[in-house]
Amino acid sequence: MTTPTTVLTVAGSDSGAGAGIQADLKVFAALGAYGTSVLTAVTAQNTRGVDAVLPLPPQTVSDQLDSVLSDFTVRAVKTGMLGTPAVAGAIAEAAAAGRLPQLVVDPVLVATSGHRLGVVEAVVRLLPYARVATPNSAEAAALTGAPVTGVAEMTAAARALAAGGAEWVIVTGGDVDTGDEAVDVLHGPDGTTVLRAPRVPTRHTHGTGCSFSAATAVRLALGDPVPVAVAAAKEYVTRALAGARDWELGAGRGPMDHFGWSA
Ligand SMILES: Nc1ncnc2c1ncn2[C@@H]1O[C@H](COP(=O)(O)OP(=O)(O)OP(=O)(O)O)[C@@H](O)[C@H]1O
Ligand SMILES: Cc1ncc(COP(=O)(O)O)c(N)n1
Repeated sequence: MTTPTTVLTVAGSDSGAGAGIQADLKVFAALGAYGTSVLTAVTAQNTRGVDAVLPLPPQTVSDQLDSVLSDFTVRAVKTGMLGTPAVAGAIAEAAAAGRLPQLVVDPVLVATSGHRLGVVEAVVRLLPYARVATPNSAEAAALTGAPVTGVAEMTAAARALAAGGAEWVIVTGGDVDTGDEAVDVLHGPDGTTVLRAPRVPTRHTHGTGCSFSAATAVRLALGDPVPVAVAAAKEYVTRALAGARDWELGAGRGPMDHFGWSA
């Protein structure tokens, strides 16, 4: 008998399917894990932006969590858009009860398009339970209250957020001007590491943060230590960005090549 490695995403729905729950499930499938999902909110969204958001009631989120966790042995969990502090509270309660193993918290606050998808107070509730938190530069700035525009500030933010709760923090630098490299800074019990990859020149960057955190969760579920998991996730995202580089899919910031169709 074989039990596929099972992971869970707790996130919002993106109707354009480049980010959110849909991206997470694609990443899980692409990397060989069985994906389960708990929806926190429904967004009307495409590559151009977010048109509407409907947060789900906290009880509906708890009910989904109970259904998944009572039937599947989940090896790792990632959270994305939480929607409201009340929903974050329901998820934090599950985390505090030890029900969310290997928790990867992607502190989704603002979509690439600029639409607000979450609030700092909600994310802060979950950070103490995170094995890994994956803020981008804007999220790291919002969470620490200090600007994050270069590698030194990314490092300071990663250290501050680790001191404030998460075991490991990787500040991702997709939007930081580091020339022809995309640079992320990881800080945790083993110290600080700078991860570098070639920057893919593309407008199809919708969902990079979601996909990075989802890939990290899969690798943790498969048994990788955190530094190995995030390095593998970065490689995956770089490949998926390169694959979709010349796609024409939507008029805005298009999705990535999650399955390596164009590799
Ligand atoms: N153009 C790019 N080329 C290579 N890697 C990139 C590029 N853009 C982002 N990345 C990488 O993607 C991962 C996610 O980081 P990013 O900072 O883009 O997250 P994000 O801003 O939360 O993403 P999004 O909000 O678009 O979902 C990081 O490893 C980052 O370095
Ligand atoms: C439902 C949902 N979750 C997360 C994001 C962030 O992704 P991005 O920053 O790439 O827009 C999003 N746009 N929609």
